[in-house]
Amino acid sequence: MKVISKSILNEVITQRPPHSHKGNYGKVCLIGGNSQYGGAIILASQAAVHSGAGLVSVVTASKNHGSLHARLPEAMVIDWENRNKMCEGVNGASVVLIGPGLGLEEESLQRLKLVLSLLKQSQVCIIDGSAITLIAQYKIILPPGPMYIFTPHEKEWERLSGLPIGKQLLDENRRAKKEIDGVVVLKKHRTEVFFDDNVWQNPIGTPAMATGGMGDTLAGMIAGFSAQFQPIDQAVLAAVYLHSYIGEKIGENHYVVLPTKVIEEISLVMKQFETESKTGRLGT
Ligand SMILES: NC(=O)C1=CN([C@@H]2O[C@H](COP(=O)(O)OP(=O)(O)OC[C@H]3O[C@@H](n4cnc5c(N)ncnc54)[C@H](O)[C@@H]3O)[C@@H](O)[C@H]2O)[C@@H](O)CC1
Ligand SMILES: Nc1ncnc2c1ncn2[C@@H]1O[C@H](COP(=O)(O)OP(=O)(O)O)[C@@H](O)[C@H]1O
Ligand SMILES: [Mg+2]
Repeated sequence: MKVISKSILNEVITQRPPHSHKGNYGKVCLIGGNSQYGGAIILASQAAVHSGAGLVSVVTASKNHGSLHARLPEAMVIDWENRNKMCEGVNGASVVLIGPGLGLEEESLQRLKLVLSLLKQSQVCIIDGSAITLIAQYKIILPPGPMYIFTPHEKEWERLSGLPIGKQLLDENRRAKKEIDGVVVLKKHRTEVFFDDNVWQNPIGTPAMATGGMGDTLAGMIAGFSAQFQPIDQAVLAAVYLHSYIGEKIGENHYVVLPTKVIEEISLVMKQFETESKTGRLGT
């Protein structure tokens, strides 16, 4: 297993070319936040915006629209009862994130199925929280084409892989990952990222980060990074590392690290690692 090092941040976070615009930094569509878990999708959306996604749309329960706009006026909001608008939001995105606070109701399942049916080969789809649990529970087969990134914690990985938490050893996890078409970010004290050919361990992070909403924040950061930076594998590793790096820094003088505090620091810390662009590449 390889270990992620700090240099991943310099490698991935490059200066923005002067003649660029929001369309060059990706369109992220986030789907989640039922009436119980509005906070989850707000945190994920904030994390995506603060990590630099060019345009962010949020498909969520109408109940969350006021609070989302109050916290994050940068985001566009779509009512998930409006099927046409929801389809437009997903179709127009380069990166789709589904799951934070999606819930496990029948409507949640139908929304997940609809989103999966709309995905295109060019899109990256991050699958987090309730979406992982639903896929495991209903044995949903993902349509081939898009690049999938799963972000389970150990309990969600147990549901998805069938491996009880005590049996989640490296070789067993590797075998289970082979059954899955996509990257697996297995979140825990020392998060492991499984690609087709190799596994990376995140060597940092602190139990002060064990607070509800911390994974929603990571999912939003992975979305923001995947929207802007290539190759996607590197972007995922950088997002995972940065999330814990910021958490550790805050944890040096806080007993508990709040997700909202991590979000506040993202852009500031990205600036510290920004390097000159080697390729001058621009997305569309
Ligand atoms: N503010 C909000 O609205 C929040 C909403 N959330 C949403 O709530 C839904 C349910 O997710 P939950 O994760 O709470 O519930 P789950 O039922 O999926 O899993 C939570 C349980 O898993 C166990 N567990 C074992 N190993 C773990 C590990 N390494 N990391 C985390 N948990 C571990 C814990 O005991 C925990 O009680 C998701 O859609 C999620 O996005 C949560 O993110 C919490 C915050
Ligand atoms: N003890 C710990 N050490 C390091 N990181 C932790 C620790 N506990 C939790 N985290 C991190 O916090 C996040 C928790 O994710 P998750 O359980 O999905 O949160 P939520 O769903 O509440 O947003 C993961 O990124 C995980 O690595
Ligand atoms: Mg979670």
